[in-house]
Amino acid sequence: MREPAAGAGALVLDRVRLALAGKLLMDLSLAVPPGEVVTVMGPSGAGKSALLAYLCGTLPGEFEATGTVTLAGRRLDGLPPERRRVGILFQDDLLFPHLSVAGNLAFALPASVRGRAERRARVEAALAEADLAGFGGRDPATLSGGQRARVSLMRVILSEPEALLLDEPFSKLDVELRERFRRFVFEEVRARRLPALMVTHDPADAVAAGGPVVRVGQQGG
Ligand SMILES: Nc1ncnc2c1ncn2[C@@H]1O[C@H](COP(=O)(O)OP(=O)(O)OP(=O)(O)O)[C@@H](O)[C@H]1O
Repeated sequence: MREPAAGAGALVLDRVRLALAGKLLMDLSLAVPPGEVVTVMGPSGAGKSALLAYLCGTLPGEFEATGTVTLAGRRLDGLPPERRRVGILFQDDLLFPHLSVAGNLAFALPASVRGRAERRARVEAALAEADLAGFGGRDPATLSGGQRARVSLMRVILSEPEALLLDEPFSKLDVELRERFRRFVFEEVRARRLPALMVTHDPADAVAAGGPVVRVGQQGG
């Protein structure tokens, strides 16, 4: 495991209010310490994915949003997505089908990682960490679901995020794979001291995460 990112710090939401067509979806304040997972649960349509989009800076213009978000003391709201250093993992792995596994991973590396050798070394280290050493040249379509999931996590990690958002990343995996992938994700979160905010419908995800659960979508969120 690598050393924690130098900027490791809490993700703090202060009165984040999301509304759609004049209807308040949620009014949320919470703090996610580095290395911990806070789980957000609530009914379908409560605005959980919209919340993650707000944190990424990709909330569609149909929504109205206010409230401050800080990450390791840096104010995020107002910054363009590429300057936020927030990584997100979705239920679909979204690997590029036209790139090899290594190509998918290399794509995520920041431009500040210079030199072919260094970029290759980072990709190789990520493959090894995901128990996929030797798989770099493979077409993603030839990997199993669990392998693809691990590549998708390493792709996010290689982008050097300072916080991780999880939007039901386990929901499409069968029970055994889900447990294994969960362990992998939560170990990475702890080892890298990333604050993580997870949206899920599955109470077992919240139990496995071990952190607090925040409920939205009830009496105004
Ligand atoms: N681009 C958009 N434009 C307008 N409305 C949207 C848009 N995206 C989502 N919505 C609406 O915003 C509300 C919140 O959606 P969101 O996907 O955040 O809910 P959710 O809590 O994540 O639901 P689920 O648990 O089903 O994934 C829903 O009413 C949805 O229909």
